Amino acid sequence: MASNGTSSVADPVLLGTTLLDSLIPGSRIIFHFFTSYLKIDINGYIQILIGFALLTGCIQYLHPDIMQRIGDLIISTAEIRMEDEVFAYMMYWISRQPHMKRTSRFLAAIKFKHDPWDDSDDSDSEGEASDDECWDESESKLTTFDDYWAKMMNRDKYKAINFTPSEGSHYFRYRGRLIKLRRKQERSTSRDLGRSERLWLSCFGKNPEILRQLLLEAQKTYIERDGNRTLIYRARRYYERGFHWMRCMSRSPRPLSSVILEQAQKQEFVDDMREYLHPHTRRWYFDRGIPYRRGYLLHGPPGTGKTSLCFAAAGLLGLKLYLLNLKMNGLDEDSMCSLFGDLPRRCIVLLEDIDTAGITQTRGKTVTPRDADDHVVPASETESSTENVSDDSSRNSITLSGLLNVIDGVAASEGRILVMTTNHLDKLDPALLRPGRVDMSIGFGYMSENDIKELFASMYKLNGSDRPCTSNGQQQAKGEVIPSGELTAAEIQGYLLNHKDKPEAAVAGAAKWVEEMQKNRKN
Ligand SMILES: Nc1ncnc2c1ncn2[C@@H]1O[C@H](COP(=O)(O)OP(=O)(O)OP(=O)(O)O)[C@@H](O)[C@H]1O
Repeated sequence: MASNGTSSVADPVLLGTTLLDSLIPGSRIIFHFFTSYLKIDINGYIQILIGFALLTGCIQYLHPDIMQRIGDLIISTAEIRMEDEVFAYMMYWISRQPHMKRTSRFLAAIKFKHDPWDDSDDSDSEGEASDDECWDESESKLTTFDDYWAKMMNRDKYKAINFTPSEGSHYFRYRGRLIKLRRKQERSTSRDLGRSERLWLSCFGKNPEILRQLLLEAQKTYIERDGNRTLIYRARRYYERGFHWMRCMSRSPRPLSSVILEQAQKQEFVDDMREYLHPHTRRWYFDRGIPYRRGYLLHGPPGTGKTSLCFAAAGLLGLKLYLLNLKMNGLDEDSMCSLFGDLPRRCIVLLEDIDTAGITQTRGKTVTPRDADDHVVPASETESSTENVSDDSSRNSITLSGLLNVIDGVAASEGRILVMTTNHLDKLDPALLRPGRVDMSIGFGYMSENDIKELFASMYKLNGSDRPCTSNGQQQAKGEVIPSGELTAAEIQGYLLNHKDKPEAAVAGAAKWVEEMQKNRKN
């Protein structure tokens, strides 16, 4: 049949391609390309293609999620949310993969300490010399400070850059399998809530084993680089998904010996934690139906070593440290409950300066509701009874009753160690201090003569030099010049820092410094 040009609509081939083009946009051009340039006749397939397109269209119309279900049958996907630590594992792992160097679309951003996937020191960056490496005493030309400083300043000009896959889809091979990584930012309407992100990892096949292997490898890589460092987490508000724990830094463990406190007290504190963490103790608690928790209160003037002791204990026991600021904007009892519920089985939670959190006043007439077993009943179940809270906590969204609920509540994770610190023991409500909430209290005070000597010895031994910096006689002198029971460790440390390599000068100037301190105190 030859076309006479009178009625192109009547041409079944043209009709077919037009219809196909409306169902699958662009198909007409492809059809034209095949017939005109490649001289392949695909007229016979048009009806089949139209039928297929119509069928797919109908299925999608009748069951909009059917394509998703078909996709689920042949594709496995893992979803990873930013507020979860797995996000950090994945971002850290992917940013160190060779295929990241070949990807054409990536996000290049200055490395920030708060990047959850990379809180290592700047000097840990690939190919960069560490601060210590820049100071090489064996090389004669690097022995002066000016040389060292020039090198450091030059290095610091080039801020470390993190390369991570940009938003959208990326493909790479892992153990011979094709993996798709999709990254998407979720933008909040509120500025305060910050940004949030999600990742999806997909592979062909219903078996997601390869994704699990990849995620486990990412986790291993991430955890192994921490070594024995103390990991510190902080509560942070995430977009519209409330508060979550966010890893904020890792630090070399602080030696317990560097915290000046009566040896017996330090030992008792650490031994008590060890005893609590022992599996027998755990069983003992469970057998008797006692909630498996332990609480400590460290009290004393500012700068006497409360936080330092907590850090040292976390380092010694290899526990992660979770810091929670009770004055955080938007933090309420519910979010605290959920934060405590998200704690790992073994960790230390540090609530610092609880006296300043607006929960210091007594509960007045308020009676904390309890069940028959003397457990605090969650506030949600007792709204009417907690309405008349008479403390000044109305200024703060965390009330004393709320805090007690969280500490004892059913949601509070078993196995955690709670450490609270305060500068004003006298301001705390006795309810907060009762056994079960606070099982051991340690008082910190001003430095005694022996403490001063110990701090002095510790400072001049720990300053990176192995040579003994001073004689016993000088230590003796140091202990006697500074009056016992008047100054905090932080104050004395501050003074000694001004004479880091000169213990003799520190001793010589101590009397004058003490005099100034005493004068300042009187004013
Ligand atoms: N007992 C101590 N032994 C060794 N160093 C100490 C001691 N007390 C304080 N310091 C030093 O003083 C600084 C502040 O110490 P730290 O934060 O532990 O005090 P704090 O009691 O927790 O203070 P605050 O009540 O203000 O939180 C740190 O640099 C720490 O090294």
